[in-house]
Amino acid sequence: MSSSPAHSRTASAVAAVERAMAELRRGGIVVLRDADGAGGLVIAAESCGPRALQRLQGLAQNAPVLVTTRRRAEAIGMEIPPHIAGGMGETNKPITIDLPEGVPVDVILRPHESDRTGRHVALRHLSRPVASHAPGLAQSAIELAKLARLLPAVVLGPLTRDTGNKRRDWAREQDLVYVDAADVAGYEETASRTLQQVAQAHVPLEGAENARILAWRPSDGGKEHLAIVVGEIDTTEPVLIRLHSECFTGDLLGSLRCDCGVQLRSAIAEIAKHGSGVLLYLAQEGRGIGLVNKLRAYELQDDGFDTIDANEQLGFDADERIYAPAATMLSRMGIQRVRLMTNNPEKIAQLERYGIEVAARVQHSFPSNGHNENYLRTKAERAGHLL
Ligand SMILES: Nc1nc2c(ncn2[C@@H]2O[C@H](COP(=O)(O)OP(=O)(O)OP(=O)(O)O)[C@@H](O)[C@H]2O)c(=O)[nH]1
Ligand SMILES: [Zn+2]
Repeated sequence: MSSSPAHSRTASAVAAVERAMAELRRGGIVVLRDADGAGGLVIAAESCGPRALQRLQGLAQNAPVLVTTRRRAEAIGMEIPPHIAGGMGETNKPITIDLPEGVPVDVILRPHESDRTGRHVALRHLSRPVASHAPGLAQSAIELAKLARLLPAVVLGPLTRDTGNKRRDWAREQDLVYVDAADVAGYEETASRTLQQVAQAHVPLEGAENARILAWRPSDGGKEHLAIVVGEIDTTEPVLIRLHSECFTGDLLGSLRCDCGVQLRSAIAEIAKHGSGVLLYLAQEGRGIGLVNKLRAYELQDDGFDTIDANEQLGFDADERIYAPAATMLSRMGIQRVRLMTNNPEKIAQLERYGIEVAARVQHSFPSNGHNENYLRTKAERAGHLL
């Protein structure tokens, strides 16, 4: 299977993005190239040290800029001129900002620190949003940072246009990781298309002793997801399903800030009571922003922001989750029609978009535990949850 050209091309695209994510996380430089041949050198703002920045400045052919999302730029008090503000539907487009001299980039976009120490104020006075010469590249750099579960803020050093594969060869000579913007854009869906079941074990659970855990992994070794299958699945009927997004704090520690722990255990109990069904345990911690960023969002919530505004203050969308992996796993298990336990209309819409029929929605809400009233209220009032 892995010898077919189409399959190996897909796998290598995913692998290239994985390498680029790792490089950004360790504070290294990534060479990014878009479909028009525009190139750029990228460092993640939050992991950018002076040495990498200096090297980027030496290699870039134009002055480096900071790129963040519009929401982050606004959160740090930037005023965005109308000609670069973007129209409707571009509420969180990338914004390019002058790289100010003498301000350390590694701290400049760390929200909680800078909010408290006034570093934003420095940035606001020293810098301003400018029109981007390569908006596709800026967009792609932000996507890459998000995939790496880093804050959506990068330093981008523009390279001149090139033709063909020259840029890739140059990156290799410089010992830099290279990635195509098209591979970044297609990463989530490509990775989900290559998901394969790699393990299956009988794991008796409290209240659901006839449970099996199936592990799924993309062909290049990317993000793994789990399917917890209870009982014998009858695919001639809509199957009772729960899509559960990983929540370390709620699932494992029993955190009362959210409702994940009770939702997880009750879903398994409900499925067991029904006789059969599947809980997909999806590796999309913190509504897809990662555990570290979720903890940063909690810090902002302690300062008075709600769960949606906190995400947006950090520069993310309110919810960054993609349910393509969920749809793939269901299809591979032969499940095309489901009864979905959820209050979240977006889960229904996305599953249907990816070809799974949602025959019914099953309410899956629980009373507040005394700590999560605001969280539940925000989900109902602002995230459109059917609570
Ligand atoms: N960013 C962020 N993520 C959170 C917060 N609280 C919980 N989460 C994450 O939200 C996800 C839980 O969502 P789910 O319960 O799967 O889904 P939902 O959108 O509430 O929809 P339901 O199916 O109705 O439960 C997990 O990934 C949690 O880690 C928060 O304050 N900020
Ligand atoms: Zn949670």
